[in-house]
Amino acid sequence: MESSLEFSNSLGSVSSLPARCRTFKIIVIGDSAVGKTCLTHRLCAGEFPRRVEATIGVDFRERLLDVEGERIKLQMWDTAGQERFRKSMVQHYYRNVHAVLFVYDVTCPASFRSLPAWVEECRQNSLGLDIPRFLVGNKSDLRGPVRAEGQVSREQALKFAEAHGMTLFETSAKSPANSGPKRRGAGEREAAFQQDKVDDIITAVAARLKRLRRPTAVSARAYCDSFKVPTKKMPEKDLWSCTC
Ligand SMILES: Nc1nc2c(ncn2[C@@H]2O[C@H](COP(=O)(O)OP(=O)(O)OP(=O)(O)O)[C@@H](O)[C@H]2O)c(=O)[nH]1
Repeated sequence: MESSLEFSNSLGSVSSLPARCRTFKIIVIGDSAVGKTCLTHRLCAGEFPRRVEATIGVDFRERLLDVEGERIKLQMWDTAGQERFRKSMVQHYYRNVHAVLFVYDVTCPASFRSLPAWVEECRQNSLGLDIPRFLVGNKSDLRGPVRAEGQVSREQALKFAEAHGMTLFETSAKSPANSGPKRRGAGEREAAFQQDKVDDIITAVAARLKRLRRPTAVSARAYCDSFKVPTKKMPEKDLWSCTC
């Protein structure tokens, strides 16, 4: 008899998939308030959450995709950026990782300067350099000529990405799906930046993971059995904000 697995995450109840569906675990890391929760929500649920609170510990969301005829499941682990909410969890979420999304805020250079520390944390938790890494500069909707100073330029980010073998995306978890630069009217704020679509990230991650030959028969039950995922949130007022 085929067993049915159900567990809860921040998007509610998720039913199990047949065993042949490969599941990939992707961790999303970066400073607090760079938009990891909003981004994972947007990547998995297709929308910007109306209300967000600082993540405590770790939360996860999932997205099912068909990639060239294969059904794969991306399980995105949204980790807390604040040290006090993550330290006891670190070793758990670095287990069985298939890809990493490093997130910074393009309007917050401090969050970009923290990236080496996140890379180092990966190293300390034995994440091999063969694990695909993606660099995501979020909040590109806030980028503009007026505030060009004190922002992280695409050139800086590209340099970092190249040095660390990462694929770079600059995007906005907030801007609507169809708000690419080409669709902006003359009266609207002109895009002074190159913005990648949020879905481009999912497509790139999925395509890269699909090519992995390693068997990845990791089920959600395996994660839940070894580690109870806390979904508690803290009030929005306690969110850290960028101090740059
Ligand atoms: N303008 C804009 N705001 C965003 C974007 N993404 C997130 N935000 C805002 O940034 C704030 C922090 O977002 P979160 O997703 O909670 O950040 P986080 O990195 O998960 O924070 P921690 O849980 O503390 O690690 C919230 O007020 C969001 O509404 C974006 O693309 N554009």
